[in-house]
Amino acid sequence: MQPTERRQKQPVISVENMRKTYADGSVVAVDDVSFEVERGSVVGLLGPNGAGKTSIIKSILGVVLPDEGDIRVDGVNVHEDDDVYEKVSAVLEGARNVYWRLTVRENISFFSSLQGIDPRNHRDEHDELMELLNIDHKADETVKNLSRGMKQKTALACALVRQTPVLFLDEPTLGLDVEASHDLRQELDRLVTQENRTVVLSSHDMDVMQDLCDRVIIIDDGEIVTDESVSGLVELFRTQAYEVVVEDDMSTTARRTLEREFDVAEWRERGDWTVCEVSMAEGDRVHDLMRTLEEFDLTPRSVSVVQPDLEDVFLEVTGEDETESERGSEPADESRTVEGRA
Ligand SMILES: Nc1ncnc2c1ncn2[C@@H]1O[C@H](COP(=O)(O)OP(=O)(O)OP(=O)(O)O)[C@@H](O)[C@H]1O
Repeated sequence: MQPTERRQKQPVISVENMRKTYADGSVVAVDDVSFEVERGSVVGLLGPNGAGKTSIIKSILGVVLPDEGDIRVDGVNVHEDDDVYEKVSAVLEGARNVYWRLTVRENISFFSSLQGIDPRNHRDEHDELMELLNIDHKADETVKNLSRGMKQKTALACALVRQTPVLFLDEPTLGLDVEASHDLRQELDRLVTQENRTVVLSSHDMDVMQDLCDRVIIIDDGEIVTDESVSGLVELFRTQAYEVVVEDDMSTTARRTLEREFDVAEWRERGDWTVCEVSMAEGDRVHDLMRTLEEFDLTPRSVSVVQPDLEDVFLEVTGEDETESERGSEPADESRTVEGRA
């Protein structure tokens, strides 16, 4: 089932006028942010480094206290009611939410027992979960001895076993191989469509975001700059970009004329061909483009529409290169505390 086909229901998360500052108010991390997340949906939080995503997620998890605002999960005020722990589970980047000195199975049993469940009665389900994530052969291994991907899978298993209505996942596919990443996506889709659970994702992997999310909230500089369905976003930013391939090398005069008369986004060489990417709001300007090429005796080999994807939208909205952003955020520092991340 496509994310857009999922049923939209009443909000399970509600954030109203949230503001979060640090350093005695001199750093405004989140500025008057409001949004709701419908039950049974997958919502992505996207933004460049330092945009405020972690501050928002940590506030919803009840880990940090915002300066202002009202945050509710499943009707519970996260800063006034301890029950929030039963409402939300989170997978933290770097598997910081599991106990590295316990084995995989011990971790799963522990997190399952937090829900008031006797893990001894659910051994089969735990086995199935480990099988699903392909960590069953490591069930009795201490987490600290596992590879990064295996640690990540253990963290996921511990979050999934808690069966909370809301699941936060920070970079859930980081360190997973292609097959495990595919299985995880399927499992998340099942949780949402069949169990009506709600997933909030934060990831720099645009494919994962586009594939899984019903809706994406893009944060920049502590504010929401876009809050739209993925399909709506891509449609909204359909810039009518055309890729024109010309067989010959183009003269400087021809290039300059095109650049003057059209919005040329990019020039590329492809073998002996010149590829020009042009953005235009009105499709009928394509004829003007053809005429200009004719004036320079240039015959286009092909003209095709470039379909925008979520990454294009992100770049357009924030002016950021998310892949650069990702490189900049790589912590490589296992010592950061849970409080230091969402
Ligand atoms: N404990 C803190 N003390 C001071 N400033 C902080 C603290 N935590 C975050 N900030 C600042 O608040 C702003 C938002 O940070 P936040 O971690 O929420 O952003 P982010 O979008 O999650 O970034 P990233 O993608 O890099 O994790 C940044 O300017 C950051 O430097």
